[in-house]
Amino acid sequence: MSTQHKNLSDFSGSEIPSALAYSFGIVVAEWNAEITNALYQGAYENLIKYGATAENIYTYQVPGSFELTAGADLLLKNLKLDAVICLGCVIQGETRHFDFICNAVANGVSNVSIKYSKPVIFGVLTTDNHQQAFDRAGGKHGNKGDEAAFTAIKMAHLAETLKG
Ligand SMILES: Nc1c(NC[C@H](O)[C@H](O)[C@H](O)CO)[nH]c(=O)[nH]c1=O
Ligand SMILES: CC(=O)[C@@H](O)COP(=O)(O)O
Repeated sequence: MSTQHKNLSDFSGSEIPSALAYSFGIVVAEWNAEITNALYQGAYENLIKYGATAENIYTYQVPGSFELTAGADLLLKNLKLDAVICLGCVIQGETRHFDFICNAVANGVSNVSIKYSKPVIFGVLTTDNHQQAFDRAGGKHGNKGDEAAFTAIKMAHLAETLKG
């Protein structure tokens, strides 16, 4: 497996700009809260580490990953933000419900990003089981929340650069 024993959150080879000038929204799904809280900690701590201020980080919870799309839309509609991070954890159950949620939220957050011309980051774990989720929320494969923060900062910087 290509990801076996690999820290997927290793951005040491990539330069992360300062986040001081940017405002971020974070939408966190309550489903699998032990996982999503760990994703949130990773995202929040890295936004701060790279210069974002607490007053420029706006955090809201939604019931499940399916509602992340609506949450991101509401934040961009009502707040002046440079990027929105969506955090969730969808774990396969007995039925195809998993597939519908994952596809809906992936397509949904992408559509919101295009709608507002703002970066909306897909920080959603879509795993076969809880262990895979734990491994990607601060475990052996890193923290998807860290990755989401780095991506949000880099995309906000890109948008600022191109705006001139
Ligand atoms: N099974 C998981 C869900 N299910 C709930 C949906 O996201 C949604 O809230 C519901 O269908 C009502 O619209 N959500 C997750 O985030 N993770 C899951 O594993
Ligand atoms: C991904 C889900 O919604 C899942 O938890 C639902 O489980 P099931 O497919 O067994 O109903």
